[in-house]
Amino acid sequence: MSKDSKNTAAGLAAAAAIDVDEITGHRRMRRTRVADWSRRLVRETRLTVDDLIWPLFIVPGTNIAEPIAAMPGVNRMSVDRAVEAARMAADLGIPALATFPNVEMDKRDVTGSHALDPDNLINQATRAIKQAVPNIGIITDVALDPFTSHGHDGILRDGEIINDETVRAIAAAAVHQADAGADIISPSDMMDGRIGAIRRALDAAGHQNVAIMSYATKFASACYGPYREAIGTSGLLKGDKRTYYLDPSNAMEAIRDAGMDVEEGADMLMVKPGLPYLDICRALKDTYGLPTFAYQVSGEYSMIKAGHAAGYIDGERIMMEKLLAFKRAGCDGILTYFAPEAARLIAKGGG
Ligand SMILES: NCc1[nH]cc(CCC(=O)O)c1CC(=O)O
Repeated sequence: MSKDSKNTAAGLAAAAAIDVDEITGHRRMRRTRVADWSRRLVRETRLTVDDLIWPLFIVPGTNIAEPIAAMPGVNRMSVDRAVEAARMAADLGIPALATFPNVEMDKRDVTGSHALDPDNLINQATRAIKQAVPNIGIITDVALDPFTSHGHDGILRDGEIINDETVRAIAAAAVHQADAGADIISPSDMMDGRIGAIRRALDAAGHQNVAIMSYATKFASACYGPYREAIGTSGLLKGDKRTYYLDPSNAMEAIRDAGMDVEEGADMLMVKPGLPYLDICRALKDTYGLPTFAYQVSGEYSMIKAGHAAGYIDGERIMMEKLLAFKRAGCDGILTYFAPEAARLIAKGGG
């Protein structure tokens, strides 16, 4: 018998004689997993309809619901159709909507001045939805990118995004959005000082009860592509947003950046994109204890849809698993294009 086979024989004898209780000390993790009832009993995290925020894309016109090629199942809707969608969302129990406009190209300019029009598309949508469906929360994005001719979130001069001028424009746009009835203002531009500026402007306008959900940590990500198609900025954008969005490499910087937003008066924090940044979700929740949200962005949505359509994955189960992961990572809710689909599944007892 060679030495190797002698060792093998000893290993096999040891394997046959193993006393697992001696290893685990009679502790068995599987005891609570034995049945559905016991798994339910020890479940730590649950996804409920209260966790869902539904982003809507608004276009000018009436009776329009046009598919977005890069986001199967998602439509751009005219205000009247968005009102119907809001009613459906409220009936499903979804607490809030987040609105994003796709405005006509001739309304876009270098400074994004149409963002400051009290009657622009986003403000029209807010008024109409508030009037028809008063009990659903409305979260408005105040970045300039839907209104700029270059697709950047700020005022662009000599190839540079001008921080302070952008902050003043965003604060003014936020006042108009609150006047129109927005409940939560959500700046997604990552300029420095914008939270404090928006808070001051809102308070001066008598909007003390309008909250701010900061896109506190928004990363320069490749996951936003389908969204840019949805709001019509993909063909406009030159260069990238790395001079103002966070570097995906930096977690400590993200925590410091969110800290400034907390000091400046943010009521809620958001992490964007979602799943690749669960570490940031957990860090912000543990560090600041504020209501914390994740934005499962367009690219994350479309990847699941595409994988499902190709037959590679079970899209529905993956949707629920990923939404649950945000809760486990400490999030209080998720902005997700899946909101109605997930709400229906939860209502049926699925998930
Ligand atoms: N203010 C920009 C903005 N607002 C919402 C998204 C992305 C949302 C998504 O991908 O679902 C972005 C990112 C961008 O275009 O750079």
